[in-house]
Amino acid sequence: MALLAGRTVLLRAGVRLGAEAATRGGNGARRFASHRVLVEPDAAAGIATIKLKNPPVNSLSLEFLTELIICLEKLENDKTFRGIILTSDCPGIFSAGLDLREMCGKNPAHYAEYWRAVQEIWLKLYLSNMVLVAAINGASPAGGCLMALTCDYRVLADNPRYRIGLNETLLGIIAPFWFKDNLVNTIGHRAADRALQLGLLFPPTEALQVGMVDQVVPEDQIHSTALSVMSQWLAIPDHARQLTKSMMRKATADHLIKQREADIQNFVSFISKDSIQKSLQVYLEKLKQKKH
Ligand SMILES: CCCCC/C=C\CCC/C=C/CC(=O)SCCNC(=O)CCNC(=O)[C@H](O)C(C)(C)COP(=O)(O)OP(=O)(O)OC[C@H]1O[C@@H](n2cnc3c(N)ncnc32)[C@H](O)[C@@H]1OP(=O)(O)O
Repeated sequence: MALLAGRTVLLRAGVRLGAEAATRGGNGARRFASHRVLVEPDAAAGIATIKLKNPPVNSLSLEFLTELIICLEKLENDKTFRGIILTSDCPGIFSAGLDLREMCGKNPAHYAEYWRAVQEIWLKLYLSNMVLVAAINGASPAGGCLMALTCDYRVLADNPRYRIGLNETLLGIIAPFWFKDNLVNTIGHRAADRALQLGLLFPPTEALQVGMVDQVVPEDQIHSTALSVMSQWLAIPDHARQLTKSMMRKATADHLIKQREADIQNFVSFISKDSIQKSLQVYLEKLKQKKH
């Protein structure tokens, strides 16, 4: 069972906690991995590296999100860890964002369940007491970008194919207000206005310029850079940093928390529209045909 959205829910079939591997790492720390979320603990440093592993593109399916939420809850409650490095195990892709198949051809109850999980992962990451560093080692559109935006610091590997941004309008959908709030808090109102309306996906140099990421480094230096950034952040006393983080983020998170149910209803009615379903299906079809 896992605590999701303030209620205890049974994990869906296929997301069994029993399917986890729990072993001890070399430094004695408990290493745990679910099917799709690999955790590499460094207990001595107080850092856990989370590697997203939902091939081929780390799309955020309901099962994947549920595993990630459970993993974050465990780390948050384990005093061994003060920092998380969030990265990908899928070559060339950080995350393709929300899984379009969860938003196409399903029923309203499914859409509601899915959206609650999307809200939950955002709240967990955005309000985490730990230091979160995103080591973005691949393309990071839409929900992938959002996950990175929740982090305290973003390092992007220098590869022109690794574009990052909230491209929802290109799919004929709209970034919800809390995606927008997170982006505005990161790059400012004017840049967010332009980026959101045009659905811009920024290559590394532009992402750095606009402030979407904090650093661009050669691909082989991404993990070492994330580690060195982490040690800088961990040098700050936890209580002072955590209270400051909360002061900076609480209003944005509360905006969603207060309207959570209404936001779910909005999503369900929006995504259920025939015209939106059609746009998403066309987009998915284009993705599939790209290869042929
Ligand atoms: C007014 C009230 C409003 C209320 C709220 C309303 C609206 C809702 C807002 C919802 C928000 C959504 C945010 C999102 O995250 S939507 C998802 C957006 N994601 C994308 O646009 C990325 C699409 N993917 C790509 O661009 C590329 O796949 C790539 C990530 C750059 C990787 O490229 P490549 O390595 O070439 O891989 P392929 O393109 O060949 O893909 C392989 C495989 O994976 C499938 N796939 C890709 N992305 C997704 C996805 N997001 N979901 C599901 N499946 C995906 C792709 O179709 C291929 O499948 P096949 O192997 O079966 O062909």
